[in-house]
Amino acid sequence: MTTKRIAVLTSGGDAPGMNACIRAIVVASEGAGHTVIGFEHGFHGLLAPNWRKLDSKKVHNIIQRGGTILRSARCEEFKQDSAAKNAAKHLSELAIDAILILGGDGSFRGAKHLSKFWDGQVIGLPATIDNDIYGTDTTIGYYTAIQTAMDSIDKVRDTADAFERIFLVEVMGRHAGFLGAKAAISGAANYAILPELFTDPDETLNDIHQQLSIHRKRYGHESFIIVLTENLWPEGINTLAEKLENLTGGEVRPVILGHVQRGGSPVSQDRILATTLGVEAVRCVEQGKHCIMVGQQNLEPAEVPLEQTWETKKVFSDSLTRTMKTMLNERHSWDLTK
Ligand SMILES: Nc1ncnc2c1ncn2[C@@H]1O[C@H](COP(=O)(O)OP(=O)(O)O)[C@@H](O)[C@H]1O
Ligand SMILES: O=P(O)(O)OC[C@H]1O[C@](O)(COP(=O)(O)O)[C@@H](O)[C@@H]1O
Repeated sequence: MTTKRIAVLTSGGDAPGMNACIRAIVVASEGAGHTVIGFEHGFHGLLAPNWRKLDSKKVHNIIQRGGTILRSARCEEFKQDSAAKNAAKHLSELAIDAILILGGDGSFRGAKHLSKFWDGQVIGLPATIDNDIYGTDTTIGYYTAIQTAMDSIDKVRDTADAFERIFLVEVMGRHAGFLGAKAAISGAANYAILPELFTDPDETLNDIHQQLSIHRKRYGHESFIIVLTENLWPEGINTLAEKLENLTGGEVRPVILGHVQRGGSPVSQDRILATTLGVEAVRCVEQGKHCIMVGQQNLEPAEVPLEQTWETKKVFSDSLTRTMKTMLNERHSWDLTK
């Protein structure tokens, strides 16, 4: 087997497990005699260029660390042809055979853009807390973010119970509700306002009010927790809190979890996913694969054409929708007064 020069970079929102993936790429490559070069600060690193050689000593003891040792960035400039051409020139000068790009769908668009001007192999690895990438069941970082959001909901519940308040907990996800759904299920929230289930603000308010009334009749005047995906409520979480206070006559407190959800040591599922995908990506390089994402479907590695990852919208599975409705949003339709 001919040995290759493999580049790696992390782009877009950092995700817990990116380091575990970099480690796996380096270890798998080194074992097969390949050379690994890490570019820093996402696509900016290809433009500068800003790179360093990686070997197993440099990725020792990083599996447990959040963030990314290669740093990450959003690089608006990379959308221009001139930038991608410049990156291609640098990759050719460094005699790179393949580049592995860890990031979300935006980074994959960047990867595809690069492939128009460079004839090396371009491979994406899904890493985002949002889990909004088509073609992979989960993404690196998703499980850790769920865990963080769930832990936060557990903590919020203590005050919510003590003060008999309604709490609104805003989670990340950009425009997708995967993180919100799993945080709400695992945190046993009472209601979830997610893009995939959202119809209209008035209908949602009435729905919450109805459910709250039934909940209080059954359990007394206790806590009620609502999970909300960011960027969804038309005038933001504070307006929603005010509207709910007016409607229910009770105290409502908004909590925005924010970037806390992106940090922290990756949980085991993210470390294992990241390690598996890193090894698989190196195998794909050896097989000459090009313009694909290496993801996971039904617990097996899956290769998906890069464009498909953003052209096809990832949707809730039927079972996730059923679970959300049954356990949270449609409980008011039961006769809980008996
Ligand atoms: N259409 C595009 N063409 C070229 N590069 C892109 C394109 N879309 C996104 N990128 C690059 O990918 C980076 C990360 O994308 P972004 O959507 O911010 O995060 P993520 O990859 O996590 O979804 C952008 O800052 C930009 O450098
Ligand atoms: O850190 P920034 O640039 O404010 O971006 C926030 C966004 O990044 C995320 O945390 C992660 O999104 P990406 O992985 O797609 O970059 C989103 O959930 C959130 O909307």
